[in-house]
Amino acid sequence: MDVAIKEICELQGKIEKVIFQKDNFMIGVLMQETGESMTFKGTLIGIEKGDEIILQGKTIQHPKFGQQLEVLKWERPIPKTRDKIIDYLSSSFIKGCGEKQAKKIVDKLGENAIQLIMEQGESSLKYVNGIGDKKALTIANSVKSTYELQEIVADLSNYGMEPLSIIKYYEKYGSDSADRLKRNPYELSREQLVTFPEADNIAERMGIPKTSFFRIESCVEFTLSQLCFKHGHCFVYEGELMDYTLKVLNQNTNEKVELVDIQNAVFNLEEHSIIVENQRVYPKEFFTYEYYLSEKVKQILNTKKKTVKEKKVDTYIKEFQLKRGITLAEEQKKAIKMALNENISVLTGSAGTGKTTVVEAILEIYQRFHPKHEISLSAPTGRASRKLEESTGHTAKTNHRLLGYKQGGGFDHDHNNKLDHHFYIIDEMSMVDLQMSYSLLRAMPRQSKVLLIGDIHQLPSVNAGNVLKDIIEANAVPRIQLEEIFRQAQGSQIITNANKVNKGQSIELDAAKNDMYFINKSEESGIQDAIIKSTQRFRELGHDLSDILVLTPMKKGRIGTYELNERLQEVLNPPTPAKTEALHGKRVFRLGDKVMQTVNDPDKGIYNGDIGIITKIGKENSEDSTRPKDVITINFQGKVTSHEKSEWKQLDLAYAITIHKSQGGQSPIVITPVSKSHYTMLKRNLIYTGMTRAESKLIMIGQISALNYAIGNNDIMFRQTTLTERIEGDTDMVNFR
Ligand SMILES: Nc1ncnc2c1ncn2[C@@H]1O[C@H](COP(=O)(O)OP(=O)(O)OP(=O)(O)O)[C@@H](O)[C@H]1O
Repeated sequence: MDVAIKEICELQGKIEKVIFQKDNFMIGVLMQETGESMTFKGTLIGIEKGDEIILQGKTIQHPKFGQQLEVLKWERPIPKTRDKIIDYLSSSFIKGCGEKQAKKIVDKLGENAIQLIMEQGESSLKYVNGIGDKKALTIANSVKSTYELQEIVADLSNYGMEPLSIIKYYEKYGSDSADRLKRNPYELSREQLVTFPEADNIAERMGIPKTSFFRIESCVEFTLSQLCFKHGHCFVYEGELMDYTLKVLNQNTNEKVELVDIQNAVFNLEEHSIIVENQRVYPKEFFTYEYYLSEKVKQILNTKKKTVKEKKVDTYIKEFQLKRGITLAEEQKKAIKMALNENISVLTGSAGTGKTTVVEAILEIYQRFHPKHEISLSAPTGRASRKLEESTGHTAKTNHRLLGYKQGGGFDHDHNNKLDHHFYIIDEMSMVDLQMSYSLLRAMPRQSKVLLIGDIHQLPSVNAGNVLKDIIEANAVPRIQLEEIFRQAQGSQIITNANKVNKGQSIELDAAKNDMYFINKSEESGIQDAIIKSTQRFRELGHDLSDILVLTPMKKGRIGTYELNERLQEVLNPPTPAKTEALHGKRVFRLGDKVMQTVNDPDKGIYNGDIGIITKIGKENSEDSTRPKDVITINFQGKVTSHEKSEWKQLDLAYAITIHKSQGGQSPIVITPVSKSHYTMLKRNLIYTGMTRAESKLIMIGQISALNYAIGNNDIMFRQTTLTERIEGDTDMVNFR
């Protein structure tokens, strides 16, 4: 849209209204000190309605909305009047200071309070009543960093650096940030705050030559992490890495980099951020994870075994069978004995082969041998751990919670602060990546007993590594694969067909049974309509919203999660005057919506992939602010949590979710498209994973030819890892705790 640029100007005033806000982009109205108001738009960080601010920018004439200020720079003026100082000190910007304390500070320091705090730090607050040393330090640091950061952002944004990346960098490097980034802007890429091409653009504006060794080193690191991320690899072969890096560096430039420059960069980076071993190049952290994980597995294997009496186990197994009214298969009994006798072992098997039943027996029998021992049950997702807890009756946690996930990264439990259980049972191991496996194993005491459970036919972990498969392939680790399928004995077509898919066979449907259907539709629009109709039909039949889940391989497109969620929200939870709504960007969250949490939030006790229903949208008072805040309240299967505006970006509508996200959970009714338009995703393990999420009804909609293509496509991307050979190799106990 054409807009006429008028002139650059500076305006000072108070944010009167926020019209639109997404991430750090804001459209709002500034009430100037002159009494005139002006609409503005731009990137403003940590600014809220009511804040005092100076805006610098271009006034433009928008054809529809009239005169506006396009913000180029913003600055928070140092407040000088008593009321403004109190407002500022008690705003959410300053940590540790409420309104009462803010008043006391102004009473003591007067109208120069902010200046004094900036100049003298925490000592300026020494004699303020009720503010101890610790609080004084928190307040002083908060005040200082607001203004220091403001200057650094203004300085560095001249080179095209985004304020948000500067802020994150500043959080780590503090006052040195500007100097460091002016010397080497590629640090932003090393810290993963921007991509290499973005850092390259910034460097170009700063006049840094294309042959700079900062650039070459940064590109080696970026290429390595990109290749590992894309394929789930733990390493890349040296030759491939160099060729790829050379291509990226010499794209669109006449200043050519030579192969020898890259060889030098690899040499310089070695031991710092990468490890080279037998012409394989690892990001340093991946090498570390593989190395320590394999050493820990060997250490546990080499610890003296504490076996149990076979006769007693047989008696206990008989008692378990009697109680459950089932006869365990021989392989199930072997699995029980393996887990009881071996220090570390693996139990695998496809859907419905009785893995959970074996876990129940193990729990019961182990407790009879060791009544005082602590057993830990865990799984990668909230949903998987809840399912495990429900079926075993034993407390189960997410792996993150077991380790004590700290907001901002890291765990409470590690090799210095070990966990204190005797037996660790970890389910859904196919989803657990290399880093998490390392963190779990390292936090276990040396004498631990470990049982890893999973189905290798499911999708592998999202992040690098193929730990379950690698451990199974290491001959040293005892393992049992359950083959007999029990769930089909109960007449389920879903499990029978899922296991057919797994073996590369076509599905067979019996019209007399009503748990699985395939609806033929050739076009995406027809598939979308059929998904909506099926969902509505289940609702009309009285099924709860939380019992129905649409699973799709992709996010984009007509039958991707974005569009399906919009349409499903429209028909399943349409707007009414009684339903409150919250707007986040273009997305509407409505009372009654089904939503998913997309990041781990251990403080709230909810995890990436947890699904809940919005039970309230409205304003709530909060401890750290004098103004009521907009809050969405969600019921995650009994756990009720409040989400402030800044946390809404962590929420997605969850009428439809991707098959990847659905792993580790199940739903009574699953509806899933199978379409040729998802060609790149049509793989056997994806279809199998989606099908096995359905507990009692599975509706597949699309082309049977697409389904058969997927069944025939067992071309699973090979992940380059060296965990198996490390476990099988000699133990290297040097430097290992
Ligand atoms: N030996 C057995 N005899 C009869 N029924 C069994 C036997 N073992 C398991 N089952 C039953 O088979 C069904 C599937 O078992 P279970 O849930 O233990 O399998 P699973 O491998 O954990 O499945 P999934 O991976 O799909 O959750 C359950 O209803 C269980 O009670």
